[in-house]
Amino acid sequence: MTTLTQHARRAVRERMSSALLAPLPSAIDRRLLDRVRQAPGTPLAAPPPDSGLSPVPGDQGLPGLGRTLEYIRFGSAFTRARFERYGPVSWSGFLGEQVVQVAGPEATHTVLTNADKAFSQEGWRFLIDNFFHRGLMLLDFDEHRFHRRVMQEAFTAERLRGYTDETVACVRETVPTWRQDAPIRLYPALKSLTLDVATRVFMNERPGHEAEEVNKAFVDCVRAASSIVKWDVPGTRWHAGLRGRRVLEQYFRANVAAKRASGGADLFSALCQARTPDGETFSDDDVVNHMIFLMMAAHDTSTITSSAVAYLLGANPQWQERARAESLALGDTPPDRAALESLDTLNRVIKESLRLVAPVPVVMRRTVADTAVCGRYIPAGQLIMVAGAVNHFDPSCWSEPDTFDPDRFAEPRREDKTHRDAWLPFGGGVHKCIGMIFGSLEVTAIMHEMLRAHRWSVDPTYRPRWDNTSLPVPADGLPLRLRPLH
Ligand code: HEM
Repeated sequence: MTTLTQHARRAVRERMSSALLAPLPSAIDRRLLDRVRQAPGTPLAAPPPDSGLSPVPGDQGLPGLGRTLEYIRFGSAFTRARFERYGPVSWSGFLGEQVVQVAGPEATHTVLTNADKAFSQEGWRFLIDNFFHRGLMLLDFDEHRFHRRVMQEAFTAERLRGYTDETVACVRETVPTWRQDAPIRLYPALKSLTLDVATRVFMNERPGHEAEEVNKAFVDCVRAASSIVKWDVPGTRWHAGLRGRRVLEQYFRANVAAKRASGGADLFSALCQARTPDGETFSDDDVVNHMIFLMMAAHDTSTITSSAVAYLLGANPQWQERARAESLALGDTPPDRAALESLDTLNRVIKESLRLVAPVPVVMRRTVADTAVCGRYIPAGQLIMVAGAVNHFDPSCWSEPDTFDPDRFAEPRREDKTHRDAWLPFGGGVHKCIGMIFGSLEVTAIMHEMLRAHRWSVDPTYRPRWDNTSLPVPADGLPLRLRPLH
């Protein structure tokens, strides 16, 4: 019965998502985006007299919903269209509020460096605090600095070596077993793999009843965080997410004492043992909150990146062969961090993929004081969306920005160095991703094993459609046909 209900709910959800993302002739999509480019602009808030500042231009879109549906359908194509229409700072209706979009290298730099401390993480708390309460990304200013300093102790070179070895072992057990006799949906396969990696590397758990319970609770939290219906009513995603959060809290709290005593090499133990040179440590509550957030931060982002890299290698077989040659040349020894980082072609492909399909295309803030960006006045209390992925297509930084061209990251071209904020997949400023190195190593390890075990291609006419309801995921699960190497 439960399974039937679950199937029915999933079908409704998938149908809603399919309705919003239904493939339409490209001329219609172009026309929908042109409507964004041609919207009549109105000012957001009047700047103080004599300030020399201009108001933020923009438009509401639909009453209430604003431009939420266009964002879900078009993602970065939508934020780029806003940038073309209004420039680096603009506003629109979004999830029942007005949001100011900040895009382009200069404007994103102002917000991310946050010199006047006007931008807080309240923009994230507004969206996900119920499920990821007091995760590092949701903390602000002095408190954030303290927690970041302690957490850094769980990401030292020595710690990363242990996480990488475990990741490689887990990936090597799974990737070669993917079937080659029928098409597979790669995205769910990768999601299950990165969840296994997180369970093993972060908690040193092996598959079993408890690991399954934790994984389910965690998936419920992630789903709930992108739920449009925010009512705690049985049967809703929100309700399941709140239950999931309680299960995760109980699990981590029940294990924290044993982890403190264990001296283990997993991330959970590392957070328990973390101590700065000044003797600062995490409380049990801190460890619980950070673990729940870290699982989310690490899991979805790596899955999306691996999916996008697999698609791009499938669509560009010459690059797949080039990357494979380097992977095969490494031999059968499980690669360590240095070996993974020596795979030049694959690493460039991953960087190019992070540019074209940024897994975190926007980061959220809220102003805590009146401020200005690029001469536009923004009042206190304003929700802000920093659309870093727009920078990834800025023609002043990148040649032919819509073309897949991994060598743009090679010397002497290094187009990513044309501006400090040209390439922002991991964000910038004090909240820049703390898992950047581990996340990159995990994706490299997955793709390395895929290249060693399988050859794949995608139909030349196939274009993945990305569902931007939360982070961008392939709406059709990314169907692929894996074949043997020989
Ligand atoms: C390809 C993989 C990843 C991408 C693209 C990515 C992207 C990002 C971005 C854009 C931010 C900045 C958020 C902001 O400014 O508000 C961020 C923050 C963060 N990420 Fe990642 N991430 C990835 C993997 C990981 C992994 C593997 C971990 C943990 C093991 C992780 C942990 C975090 C944490 C804790 C923060 C908050 C940092 C802070 O506020 O100081 N991420 N990530």
